[in-house]
Amino acid sequence: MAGSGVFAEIRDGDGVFRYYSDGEWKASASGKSVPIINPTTRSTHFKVQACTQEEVNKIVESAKAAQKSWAKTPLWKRAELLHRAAAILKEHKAPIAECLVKEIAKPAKDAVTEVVRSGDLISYCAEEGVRILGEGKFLVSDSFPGNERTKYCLTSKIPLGVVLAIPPFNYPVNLAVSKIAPALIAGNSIVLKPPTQGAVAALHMVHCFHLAGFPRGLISCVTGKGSEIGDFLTMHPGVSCISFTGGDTGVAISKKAGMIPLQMELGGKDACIILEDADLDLAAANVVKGGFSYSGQRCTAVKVVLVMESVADKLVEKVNAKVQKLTVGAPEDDCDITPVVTESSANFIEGLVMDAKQKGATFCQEYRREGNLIWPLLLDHVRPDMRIAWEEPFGPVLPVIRINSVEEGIHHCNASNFGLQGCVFTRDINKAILISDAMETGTVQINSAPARGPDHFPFQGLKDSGIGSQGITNSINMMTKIKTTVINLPAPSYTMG
Ligand SMILES: NC(=O)C1=CN([C@@H]2O[C@H](COP(=O)(O)OP(=O)(O)OC[C@H]3O[C@@H](n4cnc5c(N)ncnc54)[C@H](OP(=O)(O)O)[C@@H]3O)[C@@H](O)[C@H]2O)C=CC1
Ligand SMILES: O=C(O)[C@H](O)COP(=O)(O)O
Repeated sequence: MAGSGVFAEIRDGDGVFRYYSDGEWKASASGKSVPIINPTTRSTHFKVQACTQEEVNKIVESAKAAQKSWAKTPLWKRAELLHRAAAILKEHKAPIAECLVKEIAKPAKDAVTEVVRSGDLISYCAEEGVRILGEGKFLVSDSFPGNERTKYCLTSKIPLGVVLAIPPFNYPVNLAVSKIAPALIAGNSIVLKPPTQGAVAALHMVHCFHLAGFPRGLISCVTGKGSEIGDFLTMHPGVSCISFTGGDTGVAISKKAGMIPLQMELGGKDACIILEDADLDLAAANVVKGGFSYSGQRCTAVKVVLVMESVADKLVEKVNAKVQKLTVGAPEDDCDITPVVTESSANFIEGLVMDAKQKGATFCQEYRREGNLIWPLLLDHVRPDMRIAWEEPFGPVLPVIRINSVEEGIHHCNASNFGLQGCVFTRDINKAILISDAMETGTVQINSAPARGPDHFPFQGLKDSGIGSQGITNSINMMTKIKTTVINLPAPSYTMG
């Protein structure tokens, strides 16, 4: 059960979850807590500490100190500790998954999958880090015009310092470890600010790192509302890098942060382009999986279907048949569609739906909502003057726009201010490649729905969808800088054959 057994020490006597600083679980001097509302019951399920700015200062100070000795810890030892944390995390998947069910209404099986996937991510990262950080470069000077071979240049990758990790509510464990593990293997320390919805799952995950025996201060976890402590954290002079995943907040952070590396994975409006020659059963299955898994609350969810008019009726019919089979209800019952994360989120989704209704979209199902629970809805005949054609609902409602040419589909996709992923369904690989090249998105999937995983694939957004690239290898590289040492020889020296 959450907060019990090996996790008992992360909770105080009043049942409020502690924050993690300098290797210890602590109550905030603020005496205040932040409630975590269960999206299903809409009542407070957990509470976390509302940390103060002074507590943030202390955490950053100890993170700076711990990083100095961690950078001198052999790579293989860093990897060993990460492997240990991964094993502990997987061993305790049940209570952590339970938190995901209660805090973010993630369906029970998906919640377990998120924890297991996170353990695998940590282990892969440890292995990848040992390989790529164990290699540097050796250059000689005479390849550049005008030089003799009098200089040997050695390059290696060194840590940045303190990495601030801010994940979103929808993958509070996986998108936290996707920042923590690369930062640590590369010799950085970590300050984690988990999303409020999902904070308790994240605290349990952090405790697995604690149990693995990482040095004091190297990893800390500060809780509180992003709107209250977020700016203080992201503008903190002790922070050397920010890895953020979330919505528009990321755009604001990138404008306020200092001259430090930023990794930003933001929103998306992933388009699914379906051509006349597509396998419509495959396309329909992916539209449903891509559009409705975790009730559409994935940055990589299919968020607009752009289907050729000539096959649109057939496609819509196939999608509707599958939508009808989706189960709707509580995450504990492992339903496909569960309540969306907050009431304000449900209200926002409803606003998009009502706008589309007023402007004449065809509702393939009746619109139905109870509390935060919204039944899956396909909206056909959506036109570009409707908000849902452009905005990201982050919920189980999916617009279909009928197109008369491939160019029209590409144009709609590229007119978006987002550019995360997209997908195209066709049996013609040549057309697929041309369309993929023309789509202004970080990734295009051919004949499958958009997805971030597997977690070692590069993952990036163009335009307002982000800065930099994620994926295990790219994150490790992003969380390092290059250090060069040049050996100057008194006379040219050439290696003889
Ligand atoms: N491209 C990608 O990889 C992904 C993108 N997303 C996007 O994220 C959004 C949904 O996630 P959501 O969690 O609601 O996103 P938010 O941007 O609202 O929040 C993300 C994180 O930022 C924190 N935060 C809030 N305000 C600040 C601030 N001023 N300074 C620093 N941190 C702050 C939040 O904390 P708190 O919860 O306490 O407010 C949370 O931890 C969608 O737009 C979605 O597309 C989601 C997942 C993946
Ligand atoms: O937050 C998200 O939506 C994730 O980055 C998506 O991950 P997935 O595509 O692997 O579900």
